[in-house]
Amino acid sequence: MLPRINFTETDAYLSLSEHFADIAESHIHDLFSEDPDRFNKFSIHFEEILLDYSKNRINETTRTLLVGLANECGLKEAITAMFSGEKINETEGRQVLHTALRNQSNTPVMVDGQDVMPEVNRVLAQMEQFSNSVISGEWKGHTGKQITDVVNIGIGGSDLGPVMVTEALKSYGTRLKLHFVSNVDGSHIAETLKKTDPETTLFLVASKTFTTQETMANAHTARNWFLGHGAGQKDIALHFAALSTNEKAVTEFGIDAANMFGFWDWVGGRYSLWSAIGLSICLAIGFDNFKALLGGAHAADKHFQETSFEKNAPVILALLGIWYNNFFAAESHVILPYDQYMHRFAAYFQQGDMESNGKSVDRNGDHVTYQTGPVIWGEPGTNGQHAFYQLIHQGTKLIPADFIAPAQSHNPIGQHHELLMSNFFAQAEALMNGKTRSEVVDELVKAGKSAEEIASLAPFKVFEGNRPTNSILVKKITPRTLGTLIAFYEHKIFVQGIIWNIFSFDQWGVELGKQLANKILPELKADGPVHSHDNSTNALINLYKSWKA
Ligand SMILES: O=P(O)(O)OC[C@H]1O[C@@](O)(CO)[C@@H](O)[C@@H]1O
Repeated sequence: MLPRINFTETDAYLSLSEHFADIAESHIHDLFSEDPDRFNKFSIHFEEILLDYSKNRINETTRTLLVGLANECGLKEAITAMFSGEKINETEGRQVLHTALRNQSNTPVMVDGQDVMPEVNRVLAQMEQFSNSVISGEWKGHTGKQITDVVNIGIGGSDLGPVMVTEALKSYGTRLKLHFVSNVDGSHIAETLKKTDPETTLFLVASKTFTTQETMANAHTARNWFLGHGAGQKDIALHFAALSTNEKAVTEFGIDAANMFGFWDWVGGRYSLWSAIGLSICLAIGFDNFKALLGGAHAADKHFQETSFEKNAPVILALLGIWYNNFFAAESHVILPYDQYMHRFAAYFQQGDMESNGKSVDRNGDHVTYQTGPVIWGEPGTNGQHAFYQLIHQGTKLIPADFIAPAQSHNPIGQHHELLMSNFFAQAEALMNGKTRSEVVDELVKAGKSAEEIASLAPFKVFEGNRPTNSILVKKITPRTLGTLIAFYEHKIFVQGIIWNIFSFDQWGVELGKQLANKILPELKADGPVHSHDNSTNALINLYKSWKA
């Protein structure tokens, strides 16, 4: 069982609160002036990834106290509990073992007295054999043609991870064209089916539960489309596969059990890209690259388990997040990958982080008295600079930022990468240093502005700076480095949940909306006006019914 500790009642929290009063007045720029070795003290080098967290509003005392907080909250025991298969997902009575999916050391992982690694490896072998067969063209459709297109039908954790990884690793692409359908909005599947040929398309129905409304609606539409183009029921086996834990529902849908790639309840949906849900990744980049992705994550797992907290990348990222969330009252955290291929990285961690730590009841069942999970958002650089950086630089909100960039581009065209990287370095520097009023005045004087113009303009051109950032420099975004990066963020989320004394691996909050939608659905189909809701919902539904085609 996970510890039940209210972190605001720990000695470390008290010390941090007192320390906050001192450090909050410090400017990061001055912290650098005071210590020329600051970068070395506040950076972590792991394989081909550097985490530079020196541009944060911390000093060595801050770090010591934050690590002390982690220790007082039982983080070490919690890490051991997770990796050893304790049922730390207590409200669902499940283990949390997405780490077993990438356990390339093959050390036994016991679930209910049984080592799960043989099963994990069996499914991996099935994924390898299947993806090799489809990619090589050996696997043929019902008219004897090779598969050219793969459509992954899934949502949330059955979509976001595969999308993010296949986009981030597009440079490793196979000959197959990948499509992802997630939204129940008919436009999503309609636009995809326009682009695909039923004779050469393979559908992956990705759903842990195989009950999710959106996914089942899209899967049925795909099946009807397929059968409506000259294929028979028997041909489904050549064009549909299922990625799920629910074999009964899969076979009821009409997918052959031989075409099912299973996984287990101890894999959370938002942590499932490493499982059979990653079959679309195997088809997109090849099994060997999928294996390298797993290897990167496994290396991160070992780092997380074996490294002292002050040198532990996920732990440091987590503690910095708590420092801003719970002491500086920052409400969001922005992830800024300076890599267009990584354009879905922040979106992936919107689910990963907010569905894990968007909780307000602690592990005792009591309402928390402090802030928990932040809002996660972000866009690739440099595009964000032309959208929301005004607010990050000069707004009233403190928004801690993670800047991520590869030293090597997969597309070294002209000076594009140098232009991208110059912005990557400059933005973090600007957020830290800002621009003082005297610097602004000097610039305006040099620009020939009058004293009056300077007096009126200067206030708007001052940058406070002191805005914290982490810089994550990756030698190159490869399957291995991406795997490590994703796992670092997963473990960051875990650490924060442990310290906030919440359960990070259930998601009861997604149920109410679904329940109400299931009640409304028949009302939309029935004749006549509805009266069963509040007068806003009644009015909206009735206007919809009067307007709908
Ligand atoms: O994989 P499935 O069972 O279809 O669930 C899809 C998604 O739905 C949820 O919102 C849970 O209902 C996410 O947690 C999950 O990733």
